[in-house]
Amino acid sequence: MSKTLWNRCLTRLEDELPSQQFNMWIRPLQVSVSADGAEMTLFAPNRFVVDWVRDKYMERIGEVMGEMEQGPLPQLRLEVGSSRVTEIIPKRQAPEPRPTTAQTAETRPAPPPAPPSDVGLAAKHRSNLNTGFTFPTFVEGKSNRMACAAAQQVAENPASHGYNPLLLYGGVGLGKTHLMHAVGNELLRRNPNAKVVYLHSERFVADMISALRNKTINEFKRFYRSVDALLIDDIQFFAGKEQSQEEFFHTFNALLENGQQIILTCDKFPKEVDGLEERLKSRFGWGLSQPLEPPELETRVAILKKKAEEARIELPNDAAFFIAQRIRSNVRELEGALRRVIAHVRFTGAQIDIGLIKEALKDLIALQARQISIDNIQRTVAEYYKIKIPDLHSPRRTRSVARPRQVAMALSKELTSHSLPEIGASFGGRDHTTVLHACRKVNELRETSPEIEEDYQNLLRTLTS
Ligand SMILES: Nc1ncnc2c1ncn2[C@@H]1O[C@H](COP(=O)(O)OP(=O)(O)OP(=O)(O)O)[C@@H](O)[C@H]1O
Repeated sequence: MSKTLWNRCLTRLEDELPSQQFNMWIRPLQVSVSADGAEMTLFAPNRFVVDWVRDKYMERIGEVMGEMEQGPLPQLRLEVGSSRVTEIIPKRQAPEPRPTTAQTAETRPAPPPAPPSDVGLAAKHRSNLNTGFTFPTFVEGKSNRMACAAAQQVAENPASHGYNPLLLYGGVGLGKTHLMHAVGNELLRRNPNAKVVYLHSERFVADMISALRNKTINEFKRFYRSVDALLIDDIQFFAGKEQSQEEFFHTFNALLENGQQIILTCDKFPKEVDGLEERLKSRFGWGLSQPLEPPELETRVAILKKKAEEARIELPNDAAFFIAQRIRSNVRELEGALRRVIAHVRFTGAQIDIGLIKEALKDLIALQARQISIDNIQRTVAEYYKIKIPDLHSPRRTRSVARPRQVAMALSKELTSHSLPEIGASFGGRDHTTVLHACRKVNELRETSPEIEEDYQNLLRTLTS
């Protein structure tokens, strides 16, 4: 009886919650009910999910149960583990019916393959994971927390319902490949015999073409369908390559049907990739899609500190902040900047300080300074808030201009190397304490008001991309 109650509760939660949230946190819960029906335990795959569900959803789950059940409610518990009676939660209204094995020979589970003889490329790529890309070396922050949690879930419970495929998407150099390898490495750590195959989508295409040419396409198919986890990077490169998409489509279906894990990365949300077939786009959405955003300042600092530690270099906090404030677009560039600083240290034998960093990164900093001026910030902010540039210089204190002015000052402090008095002077001759106050106020508001935080992030993105 209580299990039916849980199913009804799930249906309601699926209606209420954004599907990503439902798939990520609620769908994986398994239920077990005590013999007398007095106790219901929800099992989550790990501690992280327990904490998250307890914080964000437990109260609502209790309310929904109360609304659904007239009689006494079972005592609800939440813990890490797995119920012996696992509930398979039916996914409602899958975007397209999955093909059955009867529909096409392509989707039929392949017999265990002999090691491919001349599927040379594929064979060479077996488990070619970068062993440095692990969870411990990945720095978590607001911008990647959900993606990282999803990746951890997959590593702990591969091919579980709702997480297959796992799709990580976002701009260049934000850690998609790193996270994907981290899952692969963790799968292998837990099961050294697992067959984890990573490859770039262009490699898949090249392997397929060569298999067609060498008439080894059947081995090719068998090989890819025999893996425990298939990790394919940058699927946007499938765009416009119809035959590869066709082959990938069948591989994809076969793996999903057999309960093998698929992890994909893409430089944007796949629905936005031109030249990708609709049926593929729709299948990519069957599991869990998580975005990676550019890291915010604190995460950039933490990444720099971690990379410096890995290189056994002492990077003082002020130096890390100095770099992170200037290199904002992505982690790869951040790493590049740090590498230059480290090379400079090794070359000169000097200690790392702001002076050394300025010297090591002088062309990068000059480039930034040219691109982002206070004028540019004022123009962008005025346009964003639909006010006039002179309003930013004027003494007017009405909220509609005072807030954008404070935001523009804070951005000027963060993005340029102008001093507080210089910034004040550019905003109608204001005092440096006014600028300081504006920066503090904006920082405070970014913590408390999601709206201001969103405005700030939008402006940062416009100014730095
Ligand atoms: N959060 C992070 N913590 C530690 N290192 C990171 C993080 N994010 C990215 N990196 C590092 O930044 C570099 C670029 O990351 P990665 O190759 O995963 O980016 P990507 O999103 O796959 O980019 P692309 O689309 O260009 O392939 C890697 O060296 C990776 O280790």
